[in-house]
Parts: sequence; structure tokens; C-alpha cells
Amino acid sequence: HSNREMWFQDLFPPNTCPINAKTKTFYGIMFDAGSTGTRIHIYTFVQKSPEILPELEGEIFESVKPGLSAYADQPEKGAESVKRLLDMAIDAVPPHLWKKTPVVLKATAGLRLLSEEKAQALLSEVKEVFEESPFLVPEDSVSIMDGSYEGILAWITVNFLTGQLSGQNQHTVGTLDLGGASTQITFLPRFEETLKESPTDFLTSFEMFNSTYKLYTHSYLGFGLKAARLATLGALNTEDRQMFRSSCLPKQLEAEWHFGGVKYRYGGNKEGETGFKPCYLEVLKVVKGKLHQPDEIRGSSFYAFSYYYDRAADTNLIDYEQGGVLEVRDFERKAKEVCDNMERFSSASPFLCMDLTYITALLKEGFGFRDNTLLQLTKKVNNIETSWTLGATFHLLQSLGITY
Ligand SMILES: Nc1nc2c(ncn2[C@@H]2O[C@H](COP(=O)(O)OP(=O)(O)O)[C@@H](O)[C@H]2O)c(=O)[nH]1
Ligand SMILES: [Ca+2]
Repeated sequence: HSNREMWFQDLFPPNTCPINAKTKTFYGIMFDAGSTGTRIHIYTFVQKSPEILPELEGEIFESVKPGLSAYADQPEKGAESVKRLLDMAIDAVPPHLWKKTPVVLKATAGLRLLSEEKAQALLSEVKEVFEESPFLVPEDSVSIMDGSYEGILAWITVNFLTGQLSGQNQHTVGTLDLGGASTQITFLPRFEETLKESPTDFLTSFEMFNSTYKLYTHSYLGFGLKAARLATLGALNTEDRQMFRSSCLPKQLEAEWHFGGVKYRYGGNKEGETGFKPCYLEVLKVVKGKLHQPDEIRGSSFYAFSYYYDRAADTNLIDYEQGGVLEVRDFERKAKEVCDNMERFSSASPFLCMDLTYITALLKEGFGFRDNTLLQLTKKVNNIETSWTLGATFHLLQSLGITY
């Protein structure tokens, strides 16, 4: 819509070009209501002309625990946790831009797993908090996000931040996100076979920055790290409140754990086996045959974040600040080390062995990656969080006509 302003562009040297004086600065506020926490991302963008992608100037990021789903029976308290984060945006965005700055919350797997009624109560309390704020509240500003968008938008984020969405010669990278309750895999298929052999609902066309991307993506609900703990313990979908035991936990352990508003009792195999081998067999039951395995990913490398990153950092496989490159087999090696020496790691989370073993099984037996598949573990690129929230903000600004 700004093409009319372009005629004079060639007449002026770039630094005196009037269009530069028209550089747009804008903000976007995106909430990630995840299963384990709620986070606010306040983005600042500048865009110098319609031909180039908006530049991301910075991000303000803050988070609170627990997630909204933990307030299933107290929706007002859940909304209060959102309000406290939103107050940060009042300070971060200049007052004259409040009315033009959209605020949106998207909930993921935690709310997907609640009853419709409880989820809606939470969402409408949050909507009220938004309506009372000075920001722009678009239609559908508070919702549960479809799982396929979660993967696509994270893919957009990572590929935007690594510069793969601008210019020619785009070498996009696939992404792996491991949340608390669900996990996503997304990549741009290069092989005709992948397009032919994938279930149709795993393939989605998505338009962004004037390009159309046909992506392979799927969100596996119940395969996030914390949901997988419950599945391994056999505690999913059961009303039974017994003690759940596993060979992946320290022998003498007996404890309680809260997830999604439910209390679970769990412990080690007092008399029976413990260690990597029996643990791997337990975890295998959770993943084996449950996931689609596209052939073409076996040899390619992926960006991995969220709990892949956290557990790799917890065990010094990568530096907590820098991230790093790993092979799938590094997770297996670390799982063996932890599971076969649980006393040595007892000061860490009692679930460390189970988590690392699950990650190993998910990658190898779930998705079908090779032992030597490379994983680029990343938390931030150029100081911006690798989260679907950036992709979602681009999508939002585009739909509101705020970006070109
Ligand atoms: N890199 C990155 N990781 C995040 C961000 N927000 C949450 N996470 C990670 O996401 C994981 C928790 O998943 P969560 O979003 O609560 O569960 P989900 O609803 O199943 O996706 C943890 O490993 C967090 O560290 C973020 O902004 N950047
Ligand atoms: Ca998440």
C-alpha cells in the first residue's frame, strides 16, 4: 500500500531519502500460555520499506510458573498471573503506541487437555484483563492454538532469525520443540516421497512474507516431556491414585508430583530393576509405533529447543548460555551415564534419567532419527527467544495490516 511513496526513492541518496523518515516502528505483544508456564514476549520492529522484511529490534521476555492450566478451578487467579505480566508492557511500549499495539494470548497443550468448560472459563477471564488494558485487542485475541500452527510458527521464527526467509538460496532448517504436554516436528520437505507418503494432515501450506511454504508439521499431544513421565509411570488416563513405580527412578524414592492440577504419587523400584536398560524398555512402550517417521529426516540436521535444550544444559552436554551441536547418540550416552549411576545424580531432578531416556527413545524410535543425526540446540538467536511466539506475532501484524 505504500507503492505511491516509492517513485522518488531513486532520486535521493539512501540517508536523505524521505522514505527513511517514514520508517515504521511498531510493537507486538504475544503471550505463550504453555502447559508449564505463562510467558510474555514484547517485540519491537522497524520496517524501512515494504520490499524488505521488518527488522526485529528487540524483545522483552518474562515468564511465570505455573501455567494457566494449573488454575483450572480458579480462573480469576489464572488471569491475574497474566495481568502481572501485561503490566510490564505498559512500561515497555510508549503511550502513544498503546492503541496500535495488539495483544494476543495463545494457549497450547495444557489447555488442550482441560475440559472445554474449564478452558473457556480461563480464556474469558484473560480476555477481560485484555479488554481493560490500553492495548489493541483483536478479534480472537485469546484462544487455544491449533497444534499444527505451533510447529509452523516456531519454524518461521527459527528460519527468520537465522536469515533463511530472506533473499535467494533459502536453506531452511527443520525444528523440534519438546514442551511439557506436547511435542512438534516441522520441516520443509525436499523429497517428492515425503509429500506422497505423509498423512495429508501432516502437510500444510503457509504464507508468510509473500512466500508460500509447504511444510511437514505435526504436534503430538501427550508426548511432551511431562506427559511422557505420566505415560511411562502408567498414570495417564487413570482415576487410580496408587503409587506409580518405575525403573527410571532412584530405588528408594517416594514422592508426590503435581501436573495439570492433579496430584500423583511415584517412586522407584524398591526391589526390582533400575538403570538404563529396563528404563529404555519402559519408555519404549510410550513411543514405539506411535509416531510417523518420514524417511527424509534421517540424514538431515534439526534445530531443537525447549526441553531438548534444558535437559542437554542440565547435564553439561551443552553450555547453558551458548547452546551447541549434538548428535542423537549424545543423549543416549548421557542417559546411560545418569540411569546407571542414579546416586551420583540424586541432587538433580529425580526424573533426570527418565527424561533423558525418553528424549533418546523419542528421537530414535519415535521420529526415526539416526544415531549421528545432528541437533543444533538453541535457546536464543541474536538474543531473541526461539519460540513460536515470534512467528505468531508476524502473522498477527500481517493480518492487521500493521506490517506491509
Ligand atoms: N527457547 C525457549 N524455550 C521456551 C520458551 N518458553 C518456554 N520454553 C520452554 O518450553 C518448555 C516448556 O513447555 P511448555 O510451553 O510449558 O509446554 P507445552 O504447552 O507442551 O508447549 C520448557 O523447556 C521451556 O524452557 C521461550 O521463549 N524460548
Ligand atoms: Ca511450548
